[in-house]
This record gives sequence, structure tokens and C-alpha cells, in this order.
Amino acid sequence: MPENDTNSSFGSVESAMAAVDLFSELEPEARSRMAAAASFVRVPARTQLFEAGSEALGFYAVLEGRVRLYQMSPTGKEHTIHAPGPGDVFAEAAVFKGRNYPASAQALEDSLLLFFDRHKLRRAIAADPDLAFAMLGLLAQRMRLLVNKLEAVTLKEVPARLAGHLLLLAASQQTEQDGELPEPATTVTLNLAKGHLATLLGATPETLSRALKSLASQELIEIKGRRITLLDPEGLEEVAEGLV
Ligand SMILES: Nc1ncnc2c1ncn2[C@@H]1O[C@@H]2COP(=O)(O)O[C@H]2[C@H]1O
Repeated sequence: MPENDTNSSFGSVESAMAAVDLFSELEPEARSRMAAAASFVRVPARTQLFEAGSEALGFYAVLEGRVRLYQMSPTGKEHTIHAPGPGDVFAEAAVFKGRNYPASAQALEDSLLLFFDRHKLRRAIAADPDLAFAMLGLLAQRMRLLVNKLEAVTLKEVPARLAGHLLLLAASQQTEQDGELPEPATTVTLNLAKGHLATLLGATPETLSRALKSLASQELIEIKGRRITLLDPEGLEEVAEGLV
């Protein structure tokens, strides 16, 4: 790892970058300079991409599939931190600060990724302030997400975190505008196994099950296996904000 795969359905690295939010706004010239630092990596499910503490060689963007970032607790339990899917970027902080990845990464599904080599990328950024701004924007966005998550874990109950997560999933699986609620009856698919979703929400699997059932009994959601229908997005938002 990383290994080149030129048989991507995305064609060139440059055209694949258009599918990644972070890069979609870049000027064509900046994008092509950045593309020079990147290569396709195709990995089967369960491939270990890197281990926490290993040397940070670069960062990744997901084109297809899903990856899980996790850390080990002192008792050896894995805690899922996030699960980037198509269009998401991960491990970007390691490119700027620190020589080591702070978390481990494993492919959850067969995945197609773009890998950006740290050294090549730094050269491209040094030559192009637009690229520097794009990367700063990404770091700022990541920090906002982490602050929201910290707030949720420290101040909110599990049903509120779960409701927020379901609304986020709906937003990422559809194309809602920022801040807009999904339509009632929108269905989302839980793309993480229960144990992973539980640690992502800072809960035990039992508490997560109870929270799902509690939202279902309030007729806010309907559960069909991994498919969850959001019956009342406004009600879910009130739960997510801790209003009820
Ligand atoms: N990945 C998942 N995470 C959580 N719940 C899930 C998941 N997939 C399906 N479910 C459903 O949500 C239910 C929550 O309560 P149970 O654990 O009893 O049973 C669970 C399943 O019916």
C-alpha cells in the first residue's frame, strides 16, 4: 500500500477528484497540480490501510466503498471515530502535523480510494495558495465536526446523538442543502455494524438498541433491519437538539 490502479471507472485521477467535495471547487489548474500527488488505491473489504502510530505517508479520499477510523481504548476495545464514504477525505491532519497517524484505518467494504502522498502534496501546496486554502477549509470543517461531536458526547443523551446521526446520514445520503431537514419518510441505511455505530455515538450496543426503540416508539422513526425511515424529521431535530 498504496498501489496504483489505472483501471478505475473514474478515468484519470483528475476527473476522480471532481467527485470529492473538497476538490470540486478547485480551479482546474490547482486540481491538476494536486492530482500529480495522487494515485488510485483499490482495496478489498477488511484491508488495514494503516495503524495508529505508524508513519503518516499521506491522506486519502474515498471514491467508492467505506473506511472505518478507530482507536483502541486502554482495555483494548476498538472505538470507531468516523466512517468516511464516497466524497469524504480522511487522515488529512497527519499531512501537516505529526509524523504518525493518530488512529487506525480499515476498509469496511471493497473500496476505491485516492491516496495523496505527503511529500508531493506539500510541494504542490507550497507552490499554490489556492491549494493551501482548500486544505485549511477542510481542517476547519473537520474541527467543527469534532467540536459538535464533543458537545454531543459530553452534553447530550444517546437518543439525541442518535437522532442527530440519523439526520446527518439522511443529509449525506441525499442532496439536501446545508441545514435543510430531509423530507418526512426519507429512508436511510445504517452503514455501520451495531457495535461500530455504538462506539461512534459513545454508547454501548444495548443503549443504542434502546435509543433506536425509543425513537421508534415515539413514531419518529420506523426500523426495518438496517433501513430506518425518518417519519418525523422535525421531531428528530428537536430530540437531536435536546429539546425533548
Ligand atoms: N447497524 C445497526 N445498528 C443498530 N441497529 C441496527 C443495525 N442494523 C439493524 N438494526 C436494527 O435496529 C434494532 C435495534 O434494536 P436491536 O438491537 O434489538 O435490533 C436492531 C435491528 O433491528
